[in-house]
Amino acid sequence: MQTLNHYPSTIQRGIQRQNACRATVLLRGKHSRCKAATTLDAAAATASKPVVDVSLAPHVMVNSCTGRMGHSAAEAVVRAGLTLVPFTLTGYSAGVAVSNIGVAGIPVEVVGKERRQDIMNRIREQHPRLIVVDYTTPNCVNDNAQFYADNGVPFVMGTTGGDPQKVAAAAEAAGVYAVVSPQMGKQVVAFQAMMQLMADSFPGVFSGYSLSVVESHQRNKADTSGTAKAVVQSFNKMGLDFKENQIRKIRDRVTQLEAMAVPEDALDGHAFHTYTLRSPDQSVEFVFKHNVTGRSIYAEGTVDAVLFLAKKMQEGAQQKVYNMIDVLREGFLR
Ligand SMILES: NC(=O)C1=CN([C@@H]2O[C@H](COP(=O)(O)OP(=O)(O)OC[C@H]3O[C@@H](n4cnc5c(N)ncnc54)[C@H](OP(=O)(O)O)[C@@H]3O)[C@@H](O)[C@H]2O)C=CC1
Ligand SMILES: O=C(O)C1=N[C@H](C(=O)O)C[C@H](O)C1
Repeated sequence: MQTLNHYPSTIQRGIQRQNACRATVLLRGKHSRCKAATTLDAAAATASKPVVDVSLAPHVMVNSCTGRMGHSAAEAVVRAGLTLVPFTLTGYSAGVAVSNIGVAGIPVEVVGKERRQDIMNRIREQHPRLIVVDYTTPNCVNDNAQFYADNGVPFVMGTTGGDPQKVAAAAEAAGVYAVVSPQMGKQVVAFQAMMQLMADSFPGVFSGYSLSVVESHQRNKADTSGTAKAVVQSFNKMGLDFKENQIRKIRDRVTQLEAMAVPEDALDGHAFHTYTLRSPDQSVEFVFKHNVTGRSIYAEGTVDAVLFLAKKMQEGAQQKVYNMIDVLREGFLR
């Protein structure tokens, strides 16, 4: 019999999580089922904001539940009382990956690329109100976006890296509804929007200033922070001349603990960003900072994005592709 060590590390994490999830379900017993069934109604009743018709609630496929962010987002989907489609894509081929992973006690079948079209055909038949959420890797983000677009499936793209313009263009060309955003944490998105507003209102206001951008993330984050890249675009409109490759990327544990003050238990999941602006004579300094530990802020924002898309689909909105600032502006904040 194969031991856990024979599986790739992300699959091992998934199996471990599956066991943890089972334990949670056993502990919660009846209450967890009640909560799942009623959360959406409760959200609709308490919120004074637009909420989708519950009878038309979307069914959500999350790719990939084997990853850290995908798993967290899938759990948030279940917590919100939405239907989680019991399939998830993986970068591995059949025979290497385990066949199932658990999300909040729901068995989710892991699907390699060779089967993805067959499974997608089945899912579309069984879940006509399908919305896909993607948290995968920079090297497959464009291929995945094209796959969803080719299948006419609306999607929320949280994956960073790759070419985000092409992601949006794929959805646009296929006429598929999509939210594309490197940042799903609503409060961080509000900060991002504030920087955009400042740039639009006061272009060139920081001319002559210098900028330093430092971002720290868990060791195996492959790309430079997509959020930092987006914020840098606003600073450049404010008069700076800062290149993406000047963003300082911290991935080593010692610097994270000692220089960035990342809590030890957040080394595997954190996003610390600091933007420092200094006047030419060094007499003025601005520091903007957003430090996040864990992933719940993004997972909950993802559900907001899903509900927002569902609403746009119900309305038959003309605009197809959105970002998280659009979601915030329409008040989709549960
Ligand atoms: N927008 C936002 O707010 C946020 C965005 N992110 C972004 O989300 C992405 C994922 O981050 P994170 O979860 O930490 O990374 P992980 O490495 O934990 O997960 C990535 C997952 O992608 C899967 N994967 C790889 N290739 C494919 C493929 N071809 N098809 C389907 N799945 C595939 C891998 O599964 P397997 O190993 O089985 O192949 C892996 O489990 C990153 O780009 C990150 O920047 C993260 C947090 C917030
Ligand atoms: O990989 C992450 O963790 C994160 N990725 C996003 C990014 O690249 O900006 C958002 C957040 O920083 C967490």
